[in-house]
Amino acid sequence: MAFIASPTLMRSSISWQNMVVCDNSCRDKFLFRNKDIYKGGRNLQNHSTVANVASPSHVIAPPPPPEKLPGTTGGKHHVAWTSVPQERWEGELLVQGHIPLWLKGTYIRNGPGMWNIGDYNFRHLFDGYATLVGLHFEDGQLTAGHRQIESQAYQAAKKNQKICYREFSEVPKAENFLAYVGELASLFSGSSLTDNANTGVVKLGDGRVVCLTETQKGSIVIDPETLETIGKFEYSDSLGGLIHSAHPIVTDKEFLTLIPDLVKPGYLVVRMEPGSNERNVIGRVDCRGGSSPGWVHSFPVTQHYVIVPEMPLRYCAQNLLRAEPTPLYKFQWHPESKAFMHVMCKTSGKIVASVEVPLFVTFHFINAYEEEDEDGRVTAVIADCCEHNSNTGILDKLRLQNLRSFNGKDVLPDAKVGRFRIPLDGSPYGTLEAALDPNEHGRGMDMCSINPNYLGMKYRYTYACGAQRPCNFPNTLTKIDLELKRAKNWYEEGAVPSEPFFVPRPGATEEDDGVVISIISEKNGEGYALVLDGSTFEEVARAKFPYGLPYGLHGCWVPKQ
Ligand SMILES: CC(=O)/C=C/C=C(C)/C=C/C1=C(C)CCCC1(C)C
Ligand SMILES: CC(/C=C/C=O)=C\C=C\C=O
Ligand SMILES: [Fe+2]
Repeated sequence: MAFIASPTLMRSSISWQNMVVCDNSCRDKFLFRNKDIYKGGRNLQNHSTVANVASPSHVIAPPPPPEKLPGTTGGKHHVAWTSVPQERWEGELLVQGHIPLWLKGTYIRNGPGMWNIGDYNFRHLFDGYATLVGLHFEDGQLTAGHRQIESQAYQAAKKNQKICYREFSEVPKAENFLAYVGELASLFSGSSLTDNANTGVVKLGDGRVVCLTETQKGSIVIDPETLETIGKFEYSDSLGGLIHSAHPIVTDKEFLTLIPDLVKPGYLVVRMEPGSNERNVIGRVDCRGGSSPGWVHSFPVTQHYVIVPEMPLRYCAQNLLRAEPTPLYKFQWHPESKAFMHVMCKTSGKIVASVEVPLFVTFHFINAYEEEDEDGRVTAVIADCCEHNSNTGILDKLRLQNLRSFNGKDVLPDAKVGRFRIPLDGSPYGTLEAALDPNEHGRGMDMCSINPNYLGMKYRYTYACGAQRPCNFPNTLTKIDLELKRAKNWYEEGAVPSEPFFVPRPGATEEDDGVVISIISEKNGEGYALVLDGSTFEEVARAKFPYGLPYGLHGCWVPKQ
């Protein structure tokens, strides 16, 4: 075995003697695949293959590759769309290149990484049970781990070997009509909704780390060191509502989010202080179109305003009740209801602008800022998003069957950096245009990040996933210069990179002085953590995982004090 002597590696060599996970053939295969890169690790509580659960200090071998595991997809699909093979793992990775010494802390990525329960396979990317990946950086070294979030939904599914709560597209089977009536009642009370917090993760100003999704009950506190599930984040106010934006705006000073009102169509804009679990209402926006609010997966803010998007892809009461997924899941496209952008003053809750804008489809706003004239008067708000050319087809493209069946055909719909200009002079209309030629990033655009110190301010750079065509999913990392209207792209054949997450260098004065972290799932079933220089967008380091990880969505940075 090509292990280098180090305390971690000594533990690893013990691990092979204690291995209870797989037969010799897969062990040999694993050793062969990883001997140069992987340093060591702990397989903790393998849910599907380890009979005797390992105690956290007990070191056993990494799991077999996915094709050996029951309930996984037999290794036929790209590892990005293959359920994670075990519940927990942690270990040190061998770093190729140089991780900057200033990078001290933990990058945590959340996402739906387990798409089956027993033999039942989920249908949509967004249905999977939440899988966390942690990358601890210190002194140029990297320790990694992953772990499932122990939501009620996940625990119930494991226990009963079936889906027990309503996920994004999956609905538990009603055994009979009475059960169905009970289902309807429980939908209205929210008890049947999932708490599978599989979308994002944020560090609150008080240090608590919370995983989130679109349901309010899917707010789950985790330990950033161990990725352990600590418990539900209970909102202590009585604002009610069952859903909220999956992407609150979180800074050291506040937590801002939107709560859609499905009964009297509108949105509550709410704020929570660090150290508190109580949200307070800043104000309310009434919808201007349609009989239900538009989907608000995310929203942007400027220094003084909260921007509330009203997208014509609206929540749909009938679709919420359906047992089988509809083409647009819980939503419906209402072009006749038009699209609007509302601007609310953060302190007074007053609406300072509400304009009609061209139809749009977005999951993710990138940033927003206030535009000033020569005299320093604010004349407009600029809000940027990853815009899917007002085509809802992207939701269908994220079905697992589509993601798993890439055959060389270019099927990823075009997307752009959509730039809204919202005038503050009382004009009734705003504009929406591409901020740069979308060909710069291959006409793919999603999963964006910015330098967090530029939140709500005029900014120049965004990092995102773009496209090198043909493809069926964003397959590049792109650094976009919104001033020069140029993009620089990172690409490796067959790789599926996750959201490029920007971490600024402490003390930096340049906006792009920092690193970009992404996790790559490779065509050959393997995977690695990637660190790019934020300025040059060149690779500075990579570190291979013992096995490829599934795709994940959003991350956060927890600096080490
Ligand atoms: C992963 C991601 O980006 C989105 C996840 C969305 C979810 C889990 C949405 C769940 C919902 C329900 C279970 C019922 C109510 C509507 C809605 C919020 C879409
Ligand atoms: C992964 C994704 C869209 C990719 C399209 O190009 C959207 C994810 C949304 C949820 O966080
Ligand atoms: Fe998202």
